[in-house]
Amino acid sequence: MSFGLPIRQHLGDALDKYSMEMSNLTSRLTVFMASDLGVEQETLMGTFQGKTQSVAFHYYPPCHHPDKVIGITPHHDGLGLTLLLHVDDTPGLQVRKNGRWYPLNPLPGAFVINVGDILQILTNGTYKSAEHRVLPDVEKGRATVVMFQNACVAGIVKPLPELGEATYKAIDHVEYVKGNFRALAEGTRFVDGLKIM
Ligand SMILES: O=C(O)CCC(=O)C(=O)O
Ligand SMILES: [Fe+2]
Repeated sequence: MSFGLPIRQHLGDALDKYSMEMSNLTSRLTVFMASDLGVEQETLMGTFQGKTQSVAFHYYPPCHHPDKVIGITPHHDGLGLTLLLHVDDTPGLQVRKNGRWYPLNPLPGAFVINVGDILQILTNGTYKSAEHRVLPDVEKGRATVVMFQNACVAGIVKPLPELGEATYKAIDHVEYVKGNFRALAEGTRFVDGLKIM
């Protein structure tokens, strides 16, 4: 693809349609999550509805020295939910659990759904945002399309009151996003500073 024109003009309607489908998928997922958490569907759905989305198109070229490079450094996603589509069957995504890295191999037609730090806060820590990274493949390139769904309660990032005594401080959404980017650049986690001890 040539990048002479803004990407918006290349993708046009396809991007609008994809964005709408990802919002619909998010709403459908929140129905299951609300039932699991024991909160009203509308309450959780409302935290995502009408909020911003951002999309990333990643390409990781093949690399013959995988021990010397990293595709994406270990991080937690900072927003609400992440919907990740594998464009090919090249592996590379890994998730950390109990100090060990586990591969998340692509399944045809399946999305990888990641809980972001905001959803961790909204659910008062019931759902945990998982640390993940990408390692390059020796033989094949790898492409992914990643949609980040934002969420908040009336402009505030805070635990849903239905979920008991808050274990995170409330913060204005704009301040959250700024602080989260700053922390990411510094290699720290903004959400840790919001935890009520
Ligand atoms: O491309 C991937 O598999 C992961 C991308 C990712 O973690 C991100 O964009 O936050
Ligand atoms: Fe990520």
